[in-house]
Amino acid sequence: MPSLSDAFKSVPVQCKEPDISSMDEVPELYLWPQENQQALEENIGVNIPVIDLQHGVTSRASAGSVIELLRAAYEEFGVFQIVNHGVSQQLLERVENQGRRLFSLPLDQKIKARRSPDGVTGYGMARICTFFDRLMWSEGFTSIGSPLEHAEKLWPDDYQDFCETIDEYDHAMKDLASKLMSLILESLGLRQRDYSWGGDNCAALQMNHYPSCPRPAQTMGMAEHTDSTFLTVLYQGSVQGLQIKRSDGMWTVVPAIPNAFVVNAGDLLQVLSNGRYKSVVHRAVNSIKPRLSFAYLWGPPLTAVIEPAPQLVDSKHPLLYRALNWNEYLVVRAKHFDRALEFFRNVQ
Ligand SMILES: O=C(O)CCC(=O)C(=O)O
Ligand SMILES: [Fe+2]
Repeated sequence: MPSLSDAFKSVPVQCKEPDISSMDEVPELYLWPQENQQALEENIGVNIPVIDLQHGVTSRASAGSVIELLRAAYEEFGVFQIVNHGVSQQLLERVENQGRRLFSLPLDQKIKARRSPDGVTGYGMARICTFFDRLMWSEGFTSIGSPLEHAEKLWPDDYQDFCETIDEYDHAMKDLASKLMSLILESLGLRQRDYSWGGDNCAALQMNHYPSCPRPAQTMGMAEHTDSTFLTVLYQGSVQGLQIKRSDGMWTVVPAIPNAFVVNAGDLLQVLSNGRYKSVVHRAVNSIKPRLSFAYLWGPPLTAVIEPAPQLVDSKHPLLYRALNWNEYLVVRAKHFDRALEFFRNVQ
């Protein structure tokens, strides 16, 4: 049975670890062309929906309105935010503190837990860095399940707090992601029982740090991309930075709401929904303030067959994709990045 870590073995990536936390000047390689920094004034009046999950998840009585809001949000934007999701503020604060603790270590220490070129977990620059000729003003740490293997290298005598917090968060995210998936399936008129896949769903936790940047308007925190998941549950704390690209090509800010999560539709949801919910193109920009974000990247068991739901295919909605599994999708994606879905287009 392949694991999430195996999917990237075929396309090794060597990104130079950034040493940007201590820089007062922005080196040339971190300066992005100006067309990337399109002004955002045009966004005013565009509101990414915020859904209150309190009743939606726990009581059938009010689920209808949550489902309708969710459907409208995914049809228009491919993203929504949730509040009253059941994850405690205290846990979010603990995760943020551990994130701060990790990224404030000296680079020499952080690279002891560096991601190997053919690996997924550990410390380093976002894997997508190889697809761009400029460097991103950010650093990251990825874990799949327990982060113990890396935490022991970061803090040989003091890794327990980190591991306990990340384990707890991982469990909370796992529960939340599967509840969200149930709501998404319902919003598409699909039955939950057809999508249990008889195995554990796979997921990774991606912690991102965007250090304070002296020239935020000329740099890029994380370049535009879609997530290769079913859905991504993102906590962006109190510093704004996430933007989504709308279907008209304009960038829109996703406001930082205290204790809210952003829920992105990913590439696999685009496949399963036969293109009805498009995976959202997004990026993160820098600011003078340091910023942390935590992306829980959630998908199916790696070898489960994912295909457009037959109920969503008819003469007006022809079959857009052939069947695939997450493992083969990740392999193609690691090589072809934003063109990966094209390789799975259904050809009549
Ligand atoms: O930091 C953010 O807001 C976005 C992070 C992200 O898109 C990712 O980790 O995939
Ligand atoms: Fe992302």
